[in-house]
Amino acid sequence: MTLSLSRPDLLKEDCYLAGEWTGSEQRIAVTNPATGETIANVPKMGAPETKAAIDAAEAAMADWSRRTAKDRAGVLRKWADLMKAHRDDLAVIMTAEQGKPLGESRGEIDYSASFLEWFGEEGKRVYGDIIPGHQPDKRILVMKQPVGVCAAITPWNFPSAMIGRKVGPALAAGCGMVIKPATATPLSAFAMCVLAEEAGVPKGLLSCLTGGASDIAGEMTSNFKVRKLTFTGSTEVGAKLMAACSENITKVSLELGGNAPFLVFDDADIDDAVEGALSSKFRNAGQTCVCANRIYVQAGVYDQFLEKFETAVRKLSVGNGMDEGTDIGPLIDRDAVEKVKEHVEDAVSKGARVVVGGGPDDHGDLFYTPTLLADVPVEAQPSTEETFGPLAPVYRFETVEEGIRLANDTVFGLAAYFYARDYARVMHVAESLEYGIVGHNTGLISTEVAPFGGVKQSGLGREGSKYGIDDYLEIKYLCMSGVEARS
Ligand SMILES: NC(=O)C1=CN([C@@H]2O[C@H](COP(=O)(O)OP(=O)(O)OC[C@H]3O[C@@H](n4cnc5c(N)ncnc54)[C@H](OP(=O)(O)O)[C@@H]3O)[C@@H](O)[C@H]2O)C=CC1
Ligand SMILES: O=C(O)CCCC(=O)O
Repeated sequence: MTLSLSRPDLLKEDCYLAGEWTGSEQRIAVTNPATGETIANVPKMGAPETKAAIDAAEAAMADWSRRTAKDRAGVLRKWADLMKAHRDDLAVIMTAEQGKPLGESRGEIDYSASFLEWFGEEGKRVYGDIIPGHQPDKRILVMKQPVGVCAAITPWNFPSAMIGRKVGPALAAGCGMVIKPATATPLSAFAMCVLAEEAGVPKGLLSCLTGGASDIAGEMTSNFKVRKLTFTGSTEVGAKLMAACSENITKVSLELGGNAPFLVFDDADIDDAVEGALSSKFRNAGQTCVCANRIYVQAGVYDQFLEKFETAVRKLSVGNGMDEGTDIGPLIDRDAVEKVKEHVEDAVSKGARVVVGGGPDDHGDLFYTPTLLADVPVEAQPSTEETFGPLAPVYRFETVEEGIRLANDTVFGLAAYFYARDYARVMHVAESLEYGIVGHNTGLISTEVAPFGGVKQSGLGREGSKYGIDDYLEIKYLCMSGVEARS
């Protein structure tokens, strides 16, 4: 399959290893989920190449970490600018391998670039402290230093932004990084590396390797030179990586599964709530960890919300993400389609009513019709498990306390949303939700300026914002003795 690109060299089929584009005999096909066509064949690398990349990152860090923060920020800014300048090509590559509509891909490129720019600037504000000494001749100086070589394992649902969000703070802090992108979507990652090189990221500081997940991750977690692992993906894999990192006490940041509740209270503006539910639920065909997974509507506005939401869901257009006007592209693979089917069947078998959709879509094997289920019972599967697809299950609840209890009744705690206008209720609900991210009267909460991350089994650490660089820094204190008393 040929993609129409102004810069065809952005489509790479080799890995970026220690500053060189490197292939391998064994290859893995990358396919377009909308059509099944092969777009590229990428290398199958493993532990030896990962080790080489880690060594190169360590070597390159020696100089990079000594450069001024302003200097590093200049490189990150140039990289961000290049991404924006090549937004259209990068978006075509992303839609081809991931399936999301082109408009969403363009938005993701800007989102990804925003982390490079933001963290370049944050790097300039990595301040220390001077603490009054505990004895008259002592002073305590606190300094922050790069944590060391970092490793990143990223998912297929945001092939570029999850890299920007991790590599931005790592490089800004003075670290080097080795990335393993999802096997389904490595081409966006490679394209970012082409532009990183052009922006002046030194050879070796950054590598990006495709291949066997456990081989690459095995080296990342067992190599003592790696001092930090950052992962976005399923809770199951995150737990395994955390266990593996315990060997070397390697620091971990984990951004894992969610099961976001979306609450609509009696005092909500229903038109706003419908708009919010639509954008939160159906972004990337429902394949984000912050997508509304369970929609709870209070009895007094239930019928009104459902009627308006039905009208909105019916208008969603399914198709190839490359086509203008597409709202919902394909799902990533067969398993993803099966999971949506299973959740729909389970809910319906327990008494839910199909209002819109309810089955596969005829655009192709990996398409599923946007589906709205009403009167979903709490025993249904989406109550406890992330669907990761275009299924909107609507539940009814009676009291505010019941709504909060249902929302918190999960092992996950990434994002939650609620619509209400009463001031006292707003604060009460916001404070009661056990989530790292809460959207009030909005279904869109993603921005580089806010701390993104979850509680409970949704993960550890925060990405983005002024807090996001902390995970890439170590704190050291210097205890100075023999300081003369002031005269
Ligand atoms: N928090 C989030 O943003 C995401 C959540 N999910 C959730 O996870 C479910 C499953 O999606 P899936 O793609 O399988 O997610 P995974 O957690 O399997 O994949 C995420 C990343 O982890 C890698 N990986 C997979 N297995 C291992 C392993 N044993 N050791 C180290 N790395 C590994 C993958 O590599 P490779 O691609 O080579 O397998 C990929 O780079 C989704 O339905 C969704 O519920 C999924 C993606 C993102
Ligand atoms: O884990 C995800 O699904 C990616 C985060 C999306 C976002 O930042 O909005």
